[in-house]
Amino acid sequence: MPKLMKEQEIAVAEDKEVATSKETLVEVTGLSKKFCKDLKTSLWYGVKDLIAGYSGNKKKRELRPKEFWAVKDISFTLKRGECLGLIGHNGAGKSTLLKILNGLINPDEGKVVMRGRVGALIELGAGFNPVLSGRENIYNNGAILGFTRKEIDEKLQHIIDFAELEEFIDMPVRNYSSGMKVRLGFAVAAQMEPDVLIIDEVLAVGDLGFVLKCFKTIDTILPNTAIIFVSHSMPMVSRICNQIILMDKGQAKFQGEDVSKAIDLYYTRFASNDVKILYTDNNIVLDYIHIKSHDFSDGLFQINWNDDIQIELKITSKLDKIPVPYITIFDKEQRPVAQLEPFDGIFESIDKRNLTYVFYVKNLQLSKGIYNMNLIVGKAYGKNPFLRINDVLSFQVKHNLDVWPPLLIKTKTTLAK
Ligand SMILES: Nc1ncnc2c1ncn2[C@@H]1O[C@H](COP(=O)(O)OP(=O)(O)OP(=O)(O)O)[C@@H](O)[C@H]1O
Repeated sequence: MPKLMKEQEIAVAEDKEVATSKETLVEVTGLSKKFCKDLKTSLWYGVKDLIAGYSGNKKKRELRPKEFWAVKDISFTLKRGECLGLIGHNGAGKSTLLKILNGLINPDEGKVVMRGRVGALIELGAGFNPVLSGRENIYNNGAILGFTRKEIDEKLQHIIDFAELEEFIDMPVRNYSSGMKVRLGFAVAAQMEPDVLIIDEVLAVGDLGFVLKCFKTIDTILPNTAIIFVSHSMPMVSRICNQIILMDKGQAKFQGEDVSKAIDLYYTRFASNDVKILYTDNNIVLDYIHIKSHDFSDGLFQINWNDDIQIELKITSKLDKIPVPYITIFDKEQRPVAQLEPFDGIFESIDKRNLTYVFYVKNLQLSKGIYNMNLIVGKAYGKNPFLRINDVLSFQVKHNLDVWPPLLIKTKTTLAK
């Protein structure tokens, strides 16, 4: 929800002389915040700090037992027209950082300077008064952002239309669904012409139609706004961010403009060797599966982009007929990106108990990244599976280009005369 920053450490430059297109709107220096893992100890430290504060002892403290840095030494600057992505695993410190930026909590160390009007969509419902209606909340938030009643009157219908909440705008916000709260929150934050817009993962709650609409709006306002965007959706991050911080245990594990590299690093942690047998009727046992003639390291087969590969799998079968194996390749977002169709040959003279299959794939043009395979062995695809295994094999495709779309296709291109 929209909110202005506090003074002192979080200083707001109230003058709205932000007309030039590339001025710095956010300056964050050495920001750190510690928390305590246990409430009792936290309260006790709080009392001690208060007393120490009164007696003038405000020296910098190291971590005490049970304390940890939720955010540690984060610095960045953001100009108008730039979008910073904050990514990292659960508990990495992203929301804490956003809350400091939005003035909801004070940092233990460091400084934040924000220039201009700050719109934020942080926690679901935060910034809204639950007993007031949607309409009243729009006026409240507008006033906090420094708009006059007349100015808000002019924006009101836009906000209601954008949020698609016409019917419910006079209902108390506490009765809104999560999606409705996000709609209202985003509509207020984005339609109030913010100079800085802070968006947390909450967008994930909106339905697809609304999320697409939000992205259109982000595209429209980005040239005049500095955006800080937290998300677990790497396609969304790669779509809008031109700067990135990968957070890990409160620290910046990677920071810069190389968004794809940060996403790669983020995904590396998910490389899974956790083979899951989902179903077996005990007629078939998988003896092994591997990619022939390719290195295996860090739990992954290593493949260069455009390589020819051969996936070999061996099964022991009690069946009279030769079963058919199918392989589906998934990317790290668990989207299926390829289906390997098997043979349709006739195999009369082989040993039906011990079967070795080889899938030949020519010029694998999946883009750089980590992939998993699921295996189904059945009579025919999707019918009567004898065996289903997820994450049966993982591999990494290497390429020196940082490309996000699933396929990096080498094409023959000509120029027409
Ligand atoms: N008020 C608090 N008191 C104590 N610990 C807290 C508090 N708020 C957050 N934490 C802790 O700080 C760490 C960082 O939390 P934070 O919510 O910032 O992570 P995150 O990166 O946003 O995670 P997620 O992706 O799950 O939203 C976590 O270990 C969390 O338990």
